[in-house]
Amino acid sequence: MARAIIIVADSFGIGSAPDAAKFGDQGSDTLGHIAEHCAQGLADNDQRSGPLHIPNMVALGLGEAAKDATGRVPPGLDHGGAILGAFGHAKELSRGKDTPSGHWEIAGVPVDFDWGYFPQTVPTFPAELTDAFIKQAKLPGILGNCHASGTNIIADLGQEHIKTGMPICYTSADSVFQIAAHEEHFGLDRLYDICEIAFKLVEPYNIGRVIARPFVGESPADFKRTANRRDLAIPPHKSTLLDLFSNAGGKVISVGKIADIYAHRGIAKKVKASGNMALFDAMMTEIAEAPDNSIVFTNLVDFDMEFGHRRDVPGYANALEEFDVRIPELRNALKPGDLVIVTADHGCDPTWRGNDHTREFVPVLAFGPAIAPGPFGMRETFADIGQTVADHLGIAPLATGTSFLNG
Ligand SMILES: O=P(O)(O)O[C@H]1O[C@H](CO)[C@@H](O)[C@H]1O
Ligand SMILES: [Mn+2]
Ligand SMILES: [Mn+2]
Repeated sequence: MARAIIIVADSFGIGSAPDAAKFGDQGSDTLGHIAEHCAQGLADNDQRSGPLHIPNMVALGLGEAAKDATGRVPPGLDHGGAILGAFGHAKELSRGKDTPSGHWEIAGVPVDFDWGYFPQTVPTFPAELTDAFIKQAKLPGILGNCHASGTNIIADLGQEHIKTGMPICYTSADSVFQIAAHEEHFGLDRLYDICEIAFKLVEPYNIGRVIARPFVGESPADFKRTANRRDLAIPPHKSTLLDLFSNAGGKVISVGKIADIYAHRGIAKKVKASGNMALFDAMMTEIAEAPDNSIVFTNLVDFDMEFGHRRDVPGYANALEEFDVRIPELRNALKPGDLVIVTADHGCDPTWRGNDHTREFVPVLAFGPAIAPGPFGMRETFADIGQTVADHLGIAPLATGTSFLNG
């Protein structure tokens, strides 16, 4: 009787990784800087105030894991009592600090090649790519064609997009080609169709994802992205935990954008919802129903998309507090053979320069009725998470990673 519940708090780093300087991220610390701002009264908004209050994650060992990663417990995250979880911190082997690299590595497949990236120039996309896209998608042209924050660029170009029918195409430090278009004026299905066209066209450039970013609203003040985001991702280059587990007869249930990130491979059921708390609700429903020999795999994207990239410290702190308060409910729902792992795929320090991800250690908090608490130290790769899950579920070991539950 065994099940695994993996929760990726997207972008929840706990201190800059040893190779962070290569990314210009030395000193970044998503959790530590949020906790510092909160302790100094610099992270108050209409939803929260004061020191960061995440006692349940702290009781699972989060403060200690952060101390092992950075040398100090983040302000306010000391824990007096007994630690209830097994905890550690993990380094990323993959060359990039993007979402697919982090997730694939968690599932035992580090990314040992370089993704393609578009340059920090305007235009950013090669002319042959843009020309072919405009022609094949029958467009009057494209807007953007630069590196941008997705919310800023719709505020800047949304009205011109509505007027001209030209979609807004942009990229970031990730290996992405993103297309923002209005759900009604341009049409959601049409946006999905042109994303399919773009996905084929970016393949020679080794781009990991094309992302549809639909939005609604009529003016910069009320343009809002909707939950109909869709990611088209290239499939993992090797078999992941999800492939191997499902081939061995297990059932993988995806909550949120997990299925998209693994190009829908090795996944039996997909559930979507909008917002961290709705995703948490959906996850709880799946946990209640998931059979023995299953994985419920959830990505909580708001941490990254709504707060990390937006450099919104109080928003991120509030999201952490909202998540934390639900951990007892999750613990109460567990069955005897359940293993829960809370982790992240990269950092996105909301106090850092720019608006991209940060190269950080991720927390690994493991708990469940039969999981012995205590530290398991620094892990060389996120793949130790997948290997631990494989071990827990009794399938053959993955090619990469060392289980942290059995020495
Ligand atoms: O600014 P937005 O559109 O949210 O973009 C963010 O989301 C994309 C995928 O994670 C990345 O390109 C990142 O920069
Ligand atoms: Mn991510
Ligand atoms: Mn991101």
